[in-house]
Amino acid sequence: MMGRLIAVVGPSGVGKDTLIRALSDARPDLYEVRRVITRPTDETEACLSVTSGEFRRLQEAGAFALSWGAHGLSYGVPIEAVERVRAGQDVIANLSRALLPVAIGVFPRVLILSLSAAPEVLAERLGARGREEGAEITRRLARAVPPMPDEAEVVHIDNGGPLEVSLTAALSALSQNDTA
Ligand SMILES: Nc1ncnc2c1ncn2[C@@H]1O[C@H](COP(=O)(O)OP(=O)(O)OP(=O)(O)O)[C@@H](O)[C@H]1O
Ligand SMILES: O=P(O)(O)OC[C@H]1O[C@H](OP(=O)(O)O)[C@H](O)[C@@H]1O
Repeated sequence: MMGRLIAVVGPSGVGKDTLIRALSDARPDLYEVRRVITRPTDETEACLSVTSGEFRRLQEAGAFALSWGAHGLSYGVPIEAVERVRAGQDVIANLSRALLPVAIGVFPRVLILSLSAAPEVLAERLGARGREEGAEITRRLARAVPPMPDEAEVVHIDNGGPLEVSLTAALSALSQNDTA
């Protein structure tokens, strides 16, 4: 059977990377996508950091299943992710909400985990994380939210509380949708 793209989406600071890490620990069978990003490496995400020129060359060479721009950065999901899904593996990735309609066209099966938390919780988490400064945090919080596409299964998870609660909800969503 086909695997699935588990697309983890939601506003900046909601905890997408944190939940992905917890899910990967709980489900070692999941393949965690290593995104290619034009941002210097930092400890918040195990991405592959590249220059804008390198990103363009990879894109032109067809290295990405998905690529998009946000927050002045370029992001790519390596083509390997589609190959794994076709081979039957579930792969999990942090995606832009704006990209979901494209992702549904590229991947044969998509399950969306849509995370939310109150604006003041997001602001506090982004401040505490310390990766961006104040003006960039304000820009991230003001980002417009496109509606969820109708064509894929969407599971809403409130990550405003303890991570363990969200992890339990996400694990349950993953196993419930497994045979859909
Ligand atoms: N349930 C939670 N409770 C408390 N803190 C959390 C929770 N989930 C995530 N955090 C913290 O919030 C901060 C933001 O989390 P994370 O980097 O995973 O968010 P993100 O959605 O991937 O953000 P971005 O889109 O900006 O990359 C981190 O410092 C993380 O430790
Ligand atoms: O607001 P939307 O379009 O949903 O998300 C845009 C981008 O924001 C986050 O970027 P980062 O991980 O903070 O660099 C997401 O990973 C996504 O790539």
